[in-house]
Amino acid sequence: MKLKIQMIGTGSAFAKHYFNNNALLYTEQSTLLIDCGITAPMALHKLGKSFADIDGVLITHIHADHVGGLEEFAFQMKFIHGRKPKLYIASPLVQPLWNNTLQGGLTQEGISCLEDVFEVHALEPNHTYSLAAGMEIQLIETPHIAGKRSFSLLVNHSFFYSADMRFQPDLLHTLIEQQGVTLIFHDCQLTGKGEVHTTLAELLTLPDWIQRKIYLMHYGDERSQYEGHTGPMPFVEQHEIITIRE
Ligand SMILES: O=c1ccn([C@@H]2O[C@H](COP(=O)(O)O)[C@@H](O)[C@H]2O)c(=O)[nH]1
Ligand SMILES: [Zn+2]
Ligand SMILES: [Zn+2]
Repeated sequence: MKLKIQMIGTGSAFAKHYFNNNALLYTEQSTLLIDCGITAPMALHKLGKSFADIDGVLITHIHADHVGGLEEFAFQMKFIHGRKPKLYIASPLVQPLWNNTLQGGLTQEGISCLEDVFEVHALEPNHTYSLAAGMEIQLIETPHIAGKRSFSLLVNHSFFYSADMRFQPDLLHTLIEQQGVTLIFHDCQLTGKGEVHTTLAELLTLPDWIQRKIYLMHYGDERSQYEGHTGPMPFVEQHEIITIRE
């Protein structure tokens, strides 16, 4: 079963040249949106797509560049397209997503909880779930910001999507050497210290054979200054479709 990924945006939280770091994961029969940030509705529009093309959304953590488009997604699906999309989210984030983020905008007659607009699937970390034929996903809790729970993704036991993660070299070694990961999409902070994200400088300390498996995402507007300075790690381009499995 074929599996492909297309970033609808590759930018950092404050990037203005790039949309938020959100992705579409495609099998032949299903389309999963990975995170739905503030810019997701416009990013999909620029791709000629609408929320109606999406079967479900998976949320990695609660920051606006990852969940800020969910209100529009929910309203469009309920009132324009007339169906509930699947919402996959780590079980500890279900209540915070409603209570702290979506409740204010979505609450009205007929909508009083997440389940009124989404088919909610609470995922336990470290368990592998089949979200569609040919699409198996495991959430791995990884450090991002103190007090902010965040989850990376292991897809089909071979593709690692860091989401927003501080540098975890031991995890990267384990994923590749013991779990058979062959491709990594990694967030990459180009300037400053890696207090919240992994920096380019940190990724460049990895052995060359690991760097060769990494594509860079979640980067800032200063990207052009770093062309040719990322070792063997290419920047993922917005809208580029990359095959994970033929
Ligand atoms: O402790 C913190 C918290 C937040 N920031 C900044 O906010 C953004 C959050 O968005 P991400 O999606 O996690 O990027 C982050 O980039 C920081 O710029 C922070 O610096 N420290
Ligand atoms: Zn982010
Ligand atoms: Zn974040």
